[in-house]
Amino acid sequence: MKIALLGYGKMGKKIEELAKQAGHTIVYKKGSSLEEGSLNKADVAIEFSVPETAVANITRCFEEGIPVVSGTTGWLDHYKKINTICKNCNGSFIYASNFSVGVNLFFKLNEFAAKLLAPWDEYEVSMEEIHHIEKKDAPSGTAISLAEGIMEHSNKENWTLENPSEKEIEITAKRIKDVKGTHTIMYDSTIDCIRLTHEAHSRDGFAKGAILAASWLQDKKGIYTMQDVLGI
Ligand SMILES: NC(=O)C1=CN([C@@H]2O[C@H](COP(=O)(O)OP(=O)(O)OC[C@H]3O[C@@H](n4cnc5c(N)ncnc54)[C@H](OP(=O)(O)O)[C@@H]3O)[C@@H](O)[C@H]2O)C=CC1
Ligand SMILES: O=C(O)C1=N[C@H](C(=O)O)C[C@H](O)C1
Repeated sequence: MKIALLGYGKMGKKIEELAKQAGHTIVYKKGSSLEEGSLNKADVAIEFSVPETAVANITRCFEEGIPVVSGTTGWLDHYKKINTICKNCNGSFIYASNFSVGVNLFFKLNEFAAKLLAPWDEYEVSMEEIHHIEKKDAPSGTAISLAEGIMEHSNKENWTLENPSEKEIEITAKRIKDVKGTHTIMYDSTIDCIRLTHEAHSRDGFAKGAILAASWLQDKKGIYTMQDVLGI
C-alpha cells in the first residue's frame, strides 16, 4: 500500500516506522500545508495533524479521490460538514478518536458498564484522562468518545471540565511528561468506587490501528468507523 502521511509529528513518524516494517511505502510526508501533487502517488492518506489543518487536509483528499483515515482530534465541530463533502465527492473516510484495538474494546466495556450502572443512583460517574504535556486539546478525543458512550446509556446529557451539574459528566484532564494516554472511568459511591482504566504503554497501538484502517478502507467508498474495521 502506498501511503501519504498528512502530519509528520509523533504519530506520523510512528506510522512511518510500523508501515515500512509491514512492507508498505510512504510516498509523501509533510507536517504543514500540502504541496501540489502531494497525493498523486498515494493509494490512501493517513492524517494525524492539528485541529486547525485537519479539515483542509481531509477535504483535499476527498477532492483528489484519495481514501483518508484521520486520527486528529479537536476538529469535530466540523464533522457534519466533512461528512457532506465526503458524500458529495463519493469519497472514503474513517475518523476515530483512538485507533488502538484496546481502546475500541474499552469503548464497548464502557457502554456495558454504563448500562449496568444506570439504575444504581448511588454511583456518580466521572472520568480522568492523562496525556503528555505537548497535547494541544483537552479533554482528549478519546475521553469525549467515552463520555458519549456513557450519555447513550444514562441520564447524563453532556460532559464538562469543571463544576458539573447533575446531568453532566466531569472530565479531569491532566498533562504529565511522556504519558502516552491513560483514560479512567470512575463510578464512585459513599461505600466504594469502581474504576475502569485503559493505559497506552506506547503509540504503537494507535499507529497499528490506523494502518489497519487504511488497508481496510482503500478499496471502499463511504464513511466508516473503527468498529466497522474491527467488526465489533
Ligand atoms: N486517533 C488516535 O488514535 C490518535 C490521535 N492523536 C491525535 O493526532 C494528532 C497529532 O498527534 P501527534 O502526532 O502526537 O502531534 P504532533 O504535534 O507531534 O504532530 C502534529 C503534526 O501536525 C503538523 N502541524 C502543526 N501545526 C500545524 C499547522 N498550523 N498547520 C499544519 N500542520 C501543522 C506538525 O507539523 P510540523 O512538525 O511541521 O510542526 C506535525 O507534523 C493530535 O490531534 C492527537 O490528539 C494522537 C494519537 C492517537
Ligand atoms: O494526543 C495524543 O497523544 C492522543 N490523542 C488521542 C485523543 O485525543 O484521545 C488519542 C490518544 O489518547 C493519544
